[in-house]
Amino acid sequence: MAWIPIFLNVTGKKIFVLGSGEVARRRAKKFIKAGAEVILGSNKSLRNFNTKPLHEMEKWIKWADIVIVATPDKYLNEKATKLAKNKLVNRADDLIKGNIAIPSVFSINDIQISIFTKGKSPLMAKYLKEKIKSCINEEDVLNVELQNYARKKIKNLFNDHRERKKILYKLFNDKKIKEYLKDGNLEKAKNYVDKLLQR
Ligand SMILES: C[C@@]1(CC(=O)O)C2=NC(=C\c3[nH]c(c(CCC(=O)O)c3CC(=O)O)Cc3[nH]c(c(CC(=O)O)c3CCC(=O)O)/C=C3\N/C(=C\2)[C@@H](CCC(=O)O)[C@]3(C)CC(=O)O)/[C@H]1CCC(=O)O
Ligand SMILES: NC(=O)c1ccc[n+]([C@@H]2O[C@H](COP(=O)([O-])OP(=O)(O)OC[C@H]3O[C@@H](n4cnc5c(N)ncnc54)[C@H](O)[C@@H]3O)[C@@H](O)[C@H]2O)c1
Repeated sequence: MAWIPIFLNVTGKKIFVLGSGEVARRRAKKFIKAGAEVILGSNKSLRNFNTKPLHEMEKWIKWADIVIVATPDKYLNEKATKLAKNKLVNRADDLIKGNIAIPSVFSINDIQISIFTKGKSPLMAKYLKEKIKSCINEEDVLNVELQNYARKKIKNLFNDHRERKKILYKLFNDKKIKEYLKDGNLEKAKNYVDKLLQR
């Protein structure tokens, strides 16, 4: 399997996006929102984006940690990919010519889910996103919070990670906790965990 999913912290990372069309702007917004420093390469200057003219492309590709190639111009896209050498490159026009893919994503609180079809069908990735969304309920979201709470607590109480794992599975399978979370009562579940851990 050539592609593996990775969650990348892009805070402060430098991103060069080649293009100024719909896809380039969509990509740029995604990275800006996540805290990256984004420069768009285009002869059109766009409001709300930091754009640089194309004759400076080489300089900005050198500057970047990640290069996103998103114009319909195959020749230009190839040129940018060559200049990027061994950098991380996303090709919006031809997946396999790059080495990172932008998947379809959704988040519910801190649960992030990405769907990728290896370039076969972005439409299906978008559709499956909605289908998977409907499988995750409030109880799951609260259980993430509860597990986080319990993990932090037991980190100080038990040195052995196998022991910690056992406890977390026990809490996950506990009937009472399930009931509390089903009722949306995270605080009660937390208090119950406190009591169990005191024993
Ligand atoms: C997930 C999402 C993220 C995003 O873009 O933000 C995304 N495409 C989305 C939508 C979408 N894209 C396209 C359609 C029209 C219907 C269709 O073609 O299916 C729709 C649907 C719509 O717009 O409604 C057309 C299209 N897309 C690519 C090509 C080039 C090619 O295939 O050659 C063409 C043909 C252009 C043409 O015909 O010329 C390529 C890629 N698009 C990818 C991601 C990567 C593969 C992901 C995967 O394999 O799962 C990859 C490889 C590039 C990459 O990694 O950057 C986003 C959904 C956002 C959401 O979830 O809401
Ligand atoms: N990844 C995806 O989700 C996805 C979706 C649709 C299309 N695509 C692909 O991404 C590419 C861009 O699609 P789009 O919808 O953003 O296109 P678009 O038509 O919206 O935008 C094209 C933009 O690219 C710029 N451009 C065109 N030729 C250029 C050149 N020679 N030099 C510099 N800039 C140039 C133009 O300024 C124009 O604004 C296409 O190859 C398309 O097949 C990808």
